[in-house]
Amino acid sequence: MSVTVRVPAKVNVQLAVGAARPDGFHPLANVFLAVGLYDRVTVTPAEELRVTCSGPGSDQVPLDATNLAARAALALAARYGRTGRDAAVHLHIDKDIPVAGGMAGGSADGAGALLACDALWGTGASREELLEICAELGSDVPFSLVGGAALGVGRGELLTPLEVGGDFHWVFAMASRGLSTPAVFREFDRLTGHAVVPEPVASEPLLAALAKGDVDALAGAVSNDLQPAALSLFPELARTLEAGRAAGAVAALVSGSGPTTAYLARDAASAARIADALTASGTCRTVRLATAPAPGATVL
Ligand SMILES: C[C@@](CO)(OP(=O)(O)O)[C@H](O)COP(=O)(O)OP(=O)(O)OC[C@H]1O[C@@H](n2ccc(N)nc2=O)[C@H](O)[C@@H]1O
Ligand SMILES: Nc1ncnc2c1ncn2[C@@H]1O[C@H](COP(=O)(O)OP(=O)(O)O)[C@@H](O)[C@H]1O
Repeated sequence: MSVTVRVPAKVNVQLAVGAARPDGFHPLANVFLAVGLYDRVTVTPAEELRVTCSGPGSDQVPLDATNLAARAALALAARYGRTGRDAAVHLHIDKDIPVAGGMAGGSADGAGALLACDALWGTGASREELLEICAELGSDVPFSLVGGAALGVGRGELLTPLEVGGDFHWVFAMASRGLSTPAVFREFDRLTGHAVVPEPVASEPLLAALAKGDVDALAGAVSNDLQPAALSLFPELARTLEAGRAAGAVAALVSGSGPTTAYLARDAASAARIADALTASGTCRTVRLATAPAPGATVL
C-alpha cells in the first residue's frame, strides 16, 4: 500500500522583512500565494527509511536524513511513538518545483511527506498538530500544507488564510543556478546595515487586490524586501526581469529569496507571450506557466 500527496509551489506577493531577531530569524509579513506547479511525494512501507527523488534538479536534492521529507516522517513517527519498522518508509519525491528557487520546493516535500505518512499510519493527528510539526520543520512548511493564499507573520509560520477573488496568471523564469536562503537574508542584513528597519506589516491595498481578484491592483501592490539582496548576489536577474516587463508583464519580481523570477500577466494569452519572450531572451534556464491560487497538500 502507498499514499501519494501533491503539494504546490508558492510565490510571495508581498515579503516585508524586519530586522533580525536575537534567534537570527527575521520577522516577516509574508503574503503567500500557492501556484499550480507541484511536487508529488509517495510514501510506501519499507525495511528502513529511504528517500529517492526524480525530476528536474533532483541531483541537487539531499537523500539523507536532512531531506525535509525524511525529517517530516521522523517527526511524525516520534510524536506517535512509532519506532523501528513501524516508522520505516520509502519516500519518493517526484520534483517539478525548481530546486533552491525561492518557490518552497523543499518545504512542499516536507508538508507532503507529513500528510502522506499521516494517511498511511492513520495517526488521526489534528490539523493543528500537523501545522505545529510543519512549523518545526521550517518557516515556509505550514503554508505548503494549507495552500491558497495566506499571510504569514512571526518568521512566516503563523498563518491567517486570505480570500482570493479570482485566478491570476503567472510566468516563472528559472535561473541557471540556485541561491541559498540564509545567504540572501545575510545579504539583506548587510545592505540594511545600521539603518532602522521598519516593522513588517501586510499591505492593505495588496490584500484588497487579492480579495477582489484584481490583477492591475495586485500588480501595483506586489513587493519583495529580499529582492535587492537577491539582485546583489545574482545581478544577471535584472536582465531577466527587464525582458519580462518588456514582454508585457504587469509586475515582475524575484520569488521569495530567489533566484526564480515571477511575472504577473493580465490573462492567459499575455502569459504565453511573456513566456515565449523570456525563453527567446536567453536570460534564464527554463520558463513555466502556472495559475494561482492552487490548493494545498492533497492526498491523491
Ligand atoms: C524566504 C522565504 C519566503 O517565503 O522562502 P524562500 O524564498 O527561501 O522559499 C522564507 O522566509 C524562507 O523559509 P524557509 O526556507 O522555510 O526557511 P527556514 O528553513 O525556516 O530558515 C532557513 C534560514 O533562512 C533564514 N530565515 C528564514 C525565515 C525567516 N523568517 N528569517 C530568516 O532569517 C535564516 O537564516 C534560516 O536559518
Ligand atoms: N525535499 C528536500 N528536503 C531537504 N532539502 C531539500 C529538499 N529539496 C531541496 N532541498 C535543499 O534545500 C535547499 C533549498 O531548496 P528549496 O526548498 O527547493 O528552495 P527554496 O528554499 O529556495 O524555496 C537546497 O539547497 C536543496 O538542495
